[in-house]
Amino acid sequence: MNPPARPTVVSLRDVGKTFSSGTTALQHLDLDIRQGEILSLLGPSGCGKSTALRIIAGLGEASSGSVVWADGGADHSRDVGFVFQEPTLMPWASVFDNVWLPARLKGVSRKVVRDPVMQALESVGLAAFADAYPRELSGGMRMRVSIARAMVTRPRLLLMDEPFAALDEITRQKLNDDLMRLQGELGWTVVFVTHSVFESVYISDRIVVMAARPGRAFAELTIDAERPRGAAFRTTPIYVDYCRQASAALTSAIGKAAETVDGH
Ligand SMILES: Nc1ncnc2c1ncn2[C@@H]1O[C@H](COP(=O)(O)OP(=O)(O)OP(=O)(O)O)[C@@H](O)[C@H]1O
Repeated sequence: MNPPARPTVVSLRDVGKTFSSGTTALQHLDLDIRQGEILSLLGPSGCGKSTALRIIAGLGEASSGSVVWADGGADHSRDVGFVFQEPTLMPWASVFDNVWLPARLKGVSRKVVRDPVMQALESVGLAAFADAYPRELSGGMRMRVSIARAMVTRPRLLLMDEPFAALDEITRQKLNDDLMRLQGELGWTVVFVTHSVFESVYISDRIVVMAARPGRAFAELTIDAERPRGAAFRTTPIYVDYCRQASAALTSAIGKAAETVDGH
């Protein structure tokens, strides 16, 4: 028997986005984000993945269509955590103060936030570095600080825009494992943007492959593999087969975009 479908947190319905420059980044994008899942948006450069994340986060507005939150609310920007490709830490502030920032912007004092900040740093393995400065940390550690900062307000939805793309492969794999562990422990809902077929298959419950010009959902793949997943999963036939499927969908998506541009 199939497990019951997860409830939807937020849906994009027929979303389009045309910038004032005239570039149409998204057209007819439909997307459901379900509670407690890791959903990857996989696609070629320029297919509108970041634009879609920004619209979900309320950082940008759709030109057409709608963003529908399951509880009927309109402004959910406060419920959303955002992790960017660059850790974007303040160099002059300690790790603690960097993680405190989103709560501070909401008027939460240092004293009140102490426990949640330290818990978040504990979760990402950096409690001992609370007083360190970003320049004293490796790239992977800085990204962990950025994840702790997104966690500290306990968002309902965590949006991650190619968060590990600039890291070396070993660090990236380690952070993939950390992300899956935290998501399992804390029940996060995550939308994860990536260019990497391997990364998307490794971490995701579902992958939406996007095509460019205009950006839209081209194919969807459910990764029906048990959790927790670890390094051994990467050597299983099921992993290899899902990678093959995702790669084929990506190749078709890129081919479709080229056809659209050529006008065929
Ligand atoms: N503020 C903007 N003004 C004008 N055009 C924009 C703006 N932001 C993005 N675009 C264009 O919209 C399209 C989609 O961009 P977006 O950054 O969403 O793609 P992406 O899939 O995230 O790309 P990448 O994987 O390279 O980050 C691109 O053609 C881009 O040049």
